[in-house]
Amino acid sequence: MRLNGEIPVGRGEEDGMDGEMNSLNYSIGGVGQKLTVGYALTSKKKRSFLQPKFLSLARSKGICFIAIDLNRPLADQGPFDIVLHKLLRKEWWDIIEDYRQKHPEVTVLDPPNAIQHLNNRQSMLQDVADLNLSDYHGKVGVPRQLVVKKDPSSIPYEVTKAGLKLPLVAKPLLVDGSAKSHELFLAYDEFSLSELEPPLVLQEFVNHVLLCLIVGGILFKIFIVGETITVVRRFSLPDVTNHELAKVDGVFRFPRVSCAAATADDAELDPSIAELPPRPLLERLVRELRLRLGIQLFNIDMIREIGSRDVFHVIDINYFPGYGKMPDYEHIFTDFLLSLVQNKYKKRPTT
Ligand SMILES: Nc1ncnc2c1ncn2[C@@H]1O[C@H](COP(=O)(O)OP(=O)(O)OP(=O)(O)O)[C@@H](O)[C@H]1O
Ligand SMILES: O=P(O)(O)O[C@H]1[C@H](O)[C@H](O)[C@H](OP(=O)(O)O)[C@@H](OP(=O)(O)O)[C@@H]1O
Ligand SMILES: [Mg+2]
Ligand SMILES: [Mg+2]
Repeated sequence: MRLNGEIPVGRGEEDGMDGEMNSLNYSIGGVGQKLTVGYALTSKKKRSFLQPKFLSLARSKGICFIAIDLNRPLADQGPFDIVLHKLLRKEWWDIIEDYRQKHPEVTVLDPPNAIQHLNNRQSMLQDVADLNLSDYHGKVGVPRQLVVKKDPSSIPYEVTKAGLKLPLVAKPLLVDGSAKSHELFLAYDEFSLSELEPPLVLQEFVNHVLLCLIVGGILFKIFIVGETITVVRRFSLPDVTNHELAKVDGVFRFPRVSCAAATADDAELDPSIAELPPRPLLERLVRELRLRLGIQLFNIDMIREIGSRDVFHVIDINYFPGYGKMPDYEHIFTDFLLSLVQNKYKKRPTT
């Protein structure tokens, strides 16, 4: 688990991808092999992930990155050892699934059906809920939530029927890497929620600040790259007090909290707030989720319940998150990519 400084990168538009070729061929460990990674990423993701320092380290280790040309059949490109992908285009899912089935020798990171599980905020947290991780160096659960597919006028009734406690966080049901899917609202009363546009998930807000701090609570972002776990601290929203709840009505759009600029790793924090979730708990959670989700590249947003030391809630899981801001991502990622092929060679029977 590392807690280093953050690497600043810019944000850009969220369109598709360009078709540039970026082929850099080198040898792995001087044994004459090269590892070819095809990538199909949004322009935004390319900018944040394929940073010069990363590309140069990868090149020195014999890893070459080739941009997949979406205007040509995938099977005619490569050959690839690994395909990395995160795109907004709907047509891509069929293309990559078909390719994966016809080319089992290629490691596709990650399988499209597994990613789709995380692209829906209803199914996203289901595995954490099913895991029922209590009494294992702490407890991990998920906030109670309700899905509203259509008809916003039924929201007040549904909220009351489900017994959800206010305030509620309203989140778009589908997450597709677009800015809109990150547009969140905090609702102080159930009636104002009818103003929002379904499909939505209404999630109970979990108070997670120990003292009444002006800056807000702390959120743990747990980055997973294969077997490697890296945790960073980010600032989150302040708690909602009962007084505020009684006084305020309406829905309010969230600012983009807990982004990389909101790093709390260097802040002077009360140790009871700053203390990371227990390592054995994280290892167990991540191991189980990797197995159940069938995914190697994701992150988990976790908060500590107010007044507790070891009760945690997972509020969000993201596929192929902003690794460019993860400390030491260059080494972690290159080592991971190399380990994938090394494991593949190890598994091959010797003749
Ligand atoms: N149930 C909750 N209780 C308390 N705070 C919450 C809750 N849900 C979200 N938040 C706060 O809102 C922020 C954004 O929520 P969330 O992570 O679900 O959105 P997102 O758009 O999926 O974010 P990301 O950029 O990580 O994908 C969180 O980092 C946290 O600070
Ligand atoms: O500031 P962070 O790294 O937490 O924000 C992430 C965000 O959580 C999403 O994972 C973004 O990915 P998309 O969903 O594909 O937009 C990341 O975007 P990126 O382009 O920077 O990788 C954010 O950084
Ligand atoms: Mg999040
Ligand atoms: Mg998210």
